[in-house]
Amino acid sequence: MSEDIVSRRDALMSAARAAADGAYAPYSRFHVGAALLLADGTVVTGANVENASYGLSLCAETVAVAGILAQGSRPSLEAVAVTGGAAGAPGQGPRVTPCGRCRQVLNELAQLGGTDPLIWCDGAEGVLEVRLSELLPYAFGPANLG
Ligand SMILES: O=c1ccn([C@H]2C[C@H](O)[C@@H](CO)O2)c(=O)[nH]1
Repeated sequence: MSEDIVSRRDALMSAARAAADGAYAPYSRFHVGAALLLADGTVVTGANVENASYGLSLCAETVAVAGILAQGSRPSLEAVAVTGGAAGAPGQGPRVTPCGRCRQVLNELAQLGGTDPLIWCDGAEGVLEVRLSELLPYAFGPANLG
C-alpha cells in the first residue's frame, strides 16, 4: 500500500472515530462512525441514529450518504472508513464491516460517481481494506435501471 493511501486511510479513520462520538445509540449502545472521502478531498461523516421503534434505526453509512445526496451533489466516492464499538472506544473490539443495507446504499453513490471505493473497516485486530465490489459483488444499482 502506498504512503499516500495509508496517510489518507489514517486521517479518514480518525474522522470516522470522531463521528462515532455523535452516535445516538441508547438501545444497542454500539456507536458507529462512518467517514466518506470524495474525489475533491471533502470528507463527509455520519453516525448511527437509533429509534425507540428499533427497526427504524439509521446506520452511520446511510446517514452520511443521505447527507451527500440530499445536498444535490453526485460526487465520486473514493473511500469509506467505518468504525464502531462502545461509547468512546471505537475500533477496540471485533472488526466492523458495513451491514448489507449499507453496502447497497454505498453502492448507489459509488455507481453514480463511477467508482469502486476502498472500504476501510476498523477493529482491534487492525484495519481491513476491501473494495466495495468485494463486499457487494454483482451489485444491483442505478445502471441496471437503464
Ligand atoms: O454497518 C453498520 C452496522 C450497524 N450499524 C448500527 C445500527 C445499530 O444502531 C447499531 C447496532 O447494530 O449499529 C451501523 O451504523 N452501520
